[in-house]
Amino acid sequence: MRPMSADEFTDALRGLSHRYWGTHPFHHRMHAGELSQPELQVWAANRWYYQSAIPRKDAAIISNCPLPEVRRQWLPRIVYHDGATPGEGGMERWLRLCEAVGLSREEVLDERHVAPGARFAVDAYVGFARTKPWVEAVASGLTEMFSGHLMKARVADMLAQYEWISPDDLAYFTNRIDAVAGEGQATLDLVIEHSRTRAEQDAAIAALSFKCDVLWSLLDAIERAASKK
Ligand SMILES: O=C(O)c1cc(C(=O)O)c2c(n1)C(=O)C(=O)c1cc(C(=O)O)[nH]c1-2
Repeated sequence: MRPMSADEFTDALRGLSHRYWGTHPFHHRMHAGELSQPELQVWAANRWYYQSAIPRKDAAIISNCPLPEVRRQWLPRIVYHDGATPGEGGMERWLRLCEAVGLSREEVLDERHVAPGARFAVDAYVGFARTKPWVEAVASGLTEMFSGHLMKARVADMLAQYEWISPDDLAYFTNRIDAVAGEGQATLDLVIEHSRTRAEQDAAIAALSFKCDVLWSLLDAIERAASKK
């Protein structure tokens, strides 16, 4: 089969947006202000496990990629999450969000609240990046194309709905919104450039579909754990 044009390929990738976790019932409840503080704690502690896996996922992509220009482009993502020095970076901002919802650092870092399904989903994402061709692992991160809109809505809705949450508590998201605006397009360009055959393009679409399943399953596990609170 002939390869898709860049526009057709982009449309096929963007066409998966309906599978994105933005439409998950747990996110609907979060944005509508319907979650209790214990339910938000379950969400924050389990998403911590996702946040903490992202740099390991990105390191796996780098370790599988033979192209210096791609490795150079990808490296800042690890520093973004880990921070250039202790006490900085995305993971630190996520921990502050955890504290804002009433969790201690200790109970987040020892992962006592991480649900089995959440661990399974996140570990599958890291395993995918370790074992698949690097361009497919990069393509799996294209959920970020869909995340900017969702995170903007999350900040506005959470501030409107939960009066005990302050703008500072949501610094993780406000910072991330700016980061994904640039990263999303750069990632898409990279995937288009390095997926030339129809088989490679189809593999990239399948990778993004897989990632939608990872995020959906993560939130299913969170929803189930939260329902016991
Ligand atoms: O809050 C969200 O809805 C959301 C979604 C996603 C995503 O779509 O994968 C990421 C993030 N946040 C995020 O904060 C983040 O650092 C991140 C990294 C990645 C990735 O696959 O490399 N996705 C996401």
